[in-house]
Amino acid sequence: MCTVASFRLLSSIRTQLDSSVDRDRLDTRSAIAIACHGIEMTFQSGKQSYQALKGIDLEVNSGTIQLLMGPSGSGKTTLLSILAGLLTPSKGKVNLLGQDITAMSRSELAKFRLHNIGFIFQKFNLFPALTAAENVEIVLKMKGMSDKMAKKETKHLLATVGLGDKTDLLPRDLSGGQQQRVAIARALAGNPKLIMADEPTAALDSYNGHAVIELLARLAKQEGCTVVMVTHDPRIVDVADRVAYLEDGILKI
Ligand SMILES: Nc1ncnc2c1ncn2[C@@H]1O[C@H](COP(=O)(O)OP(=O)(O)OP(=O)(O)O)[C@@H](O)[C@H]1O
Repeated sequence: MCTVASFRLLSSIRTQLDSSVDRDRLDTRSAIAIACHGIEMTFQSGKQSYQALKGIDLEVNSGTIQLLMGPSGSGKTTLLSILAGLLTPSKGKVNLLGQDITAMSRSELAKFRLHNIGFIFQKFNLFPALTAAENVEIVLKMKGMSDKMAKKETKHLLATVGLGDKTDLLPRDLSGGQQQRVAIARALAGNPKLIMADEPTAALDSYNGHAVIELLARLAKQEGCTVVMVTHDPRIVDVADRVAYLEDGILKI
């Protein structure tokens, strides 16, 4: 939560980052799942350039839920995309699970993302022509699971998110909350260590939004996942371990 304690924690992390010797020791001792340092992002559009991130340092401990909050345009999605390896920063380094993803080739990064990161998006991003089960199975098969195992694991995952009786339905026959539950099952498929979620409740009504977040938080904790979530929803603060506030591309706390 964004408290005096979290401010102190961030200050102490910043102090530690100032010393490269301390940083090396910190990485091995304190189970930091995500670390970024000196992140800058400048978008170029013709002759115009816009600096969306202006030097972000952030560390997320393993097994915790980190929120990214702040006003529209403050750089939340840009930062999440960089932490997820979907966007290359103009400057700075991102370390996920002890690996420097900014030094990886495109194909190494794609493989790393597939095996280590589950994604949840505002608009669910399910394949419309595939059933709930097929939407989950396809990810497991991409990760190398056999057809038989993928079917079994999918059944388990959909039951876990409360959709055991909806496995054969297409996304259009599910409510928004149910579609987001399929997306959660898909994100958890294959036990990724990291979950990146971009405004996962924005398209849901208040009741379903809260239910989805509680489910995501509970499952993520159970599975020992580290979650980074962009949100405007102040109620989600209740399930978070830490909140980072961005303003004009700068981390305020
Ligand atoms: N591909 C791009 N090209 C140019 N500018 C971009 C690009 N992506 C983002 N920006 C700009 O960078 C800034 C930060 O955008 P970003 O989407 O990260 O903000 P945000 O905090 O997630 O906003 P919101 O809450 O409205 O989704 C904005 O001013 C945006 O217009």
